[in-house]
Amino acid sequence: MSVFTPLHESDIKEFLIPFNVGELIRYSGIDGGSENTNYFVDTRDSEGQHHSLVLTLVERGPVNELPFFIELLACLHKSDLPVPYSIADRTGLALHTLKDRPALLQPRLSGKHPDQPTIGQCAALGEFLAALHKASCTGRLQRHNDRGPDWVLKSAQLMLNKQWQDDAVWLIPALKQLCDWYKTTPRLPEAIIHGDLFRDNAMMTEDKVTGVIDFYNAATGWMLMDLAICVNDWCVSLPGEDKLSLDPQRIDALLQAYATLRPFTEEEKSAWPYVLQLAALRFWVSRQQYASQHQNKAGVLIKDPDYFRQTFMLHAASANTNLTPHS
Ligand SMILES: Nc1ncnc2c1ncn2[C@@H]1O[C@H](COP(=O)(O)OP(=O)(O)OP(=O)(O)O)[C@@H](O)[C@H]1O
Ligand SMILES: N[C@@H](CCO)C(=O)O
Repeated sequence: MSVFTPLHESDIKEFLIPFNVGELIRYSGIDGGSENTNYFVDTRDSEGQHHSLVLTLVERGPVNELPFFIELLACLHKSDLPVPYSIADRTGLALHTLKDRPALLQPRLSGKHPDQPTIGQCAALGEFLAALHKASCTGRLQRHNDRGPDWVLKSAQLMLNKQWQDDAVWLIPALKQLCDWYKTTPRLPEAIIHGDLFRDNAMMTEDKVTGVIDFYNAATGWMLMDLAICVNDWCVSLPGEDKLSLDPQRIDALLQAYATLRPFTEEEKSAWPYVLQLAALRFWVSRQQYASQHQNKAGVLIKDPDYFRQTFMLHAASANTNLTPHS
């Protein structure tokens, strides 16, 4: 479900008045997505130009921090990255209100979510991530990462004491090993990271990234964490393969393409096996929390926590993985 606040034609027409996008031609609610209300909106201006747009009502999430996200996306757009920047109205205002909710108008990005990513698509993702991390805006914008390693390790410990007791035998030593590594205070280079770049937040046309959406987890963090999050979703076994496994070819393509633009430091190379674990644990925790909070609620898409339990177990078991990033 992704229309939490239904809109009528007259609501959208009125909303569009201050913008330079012309008249409404058609609109439709977007299926998929679980946080916000999204509508595709098509308009035509007085010169006959067609505009394909997305209207978002922000329903939950870090509403008070919208100015940060608007500024970040404006800056990434200036760096030529295909992101849903907020279109400003004739007075320069990007953040509007509709039905008592913050409302944003963005360009509709082309392409499809890559369900079964190819090696070429993983390489394109690597290039996109490097460009994102190197974009000049990430030097001046900062945001605290409330899903960073401290939160992950603390929350995992709480989960272990409650819902994850059945996993205690292997989980206790695995968490201890990870905590011991984290106590060495690894100094990994930081930037503004996306933090949630799963396949359903990317759009591609063949081997080209044509859009990356949903920046609401973007924050200051280890750049390596973005790579690990992507590896855990983009470079694993495809549907039909019953056992979870990593695909070294897709991982290699992603990491090599990234490192061509931003070579890894020596500390990043040795941290990689642990960051892969942290990235898996981060989503095991957040999916488990979401599943517990939304148990038996109709219309809520619960993503499977067990996928990340298995991913974490796989990484913990091969902590001396040879999937070291290339320089
Ligand atoms: N700017 C855009 N261009 C094209 N399609 C978009 C755009 N924004 C959103 N979409 C489509 O709408 C769907 C839902 O959007 P989104 O993922 O942002 O929903 P959400 O409810 O805010 O977040 P989520 O469920 O991922 O937490 C996306 O999967 C995508 O297909
Ligand atoms: N991408 C996340 C959900 C949104 O943060 C997940 O798959 O668990």
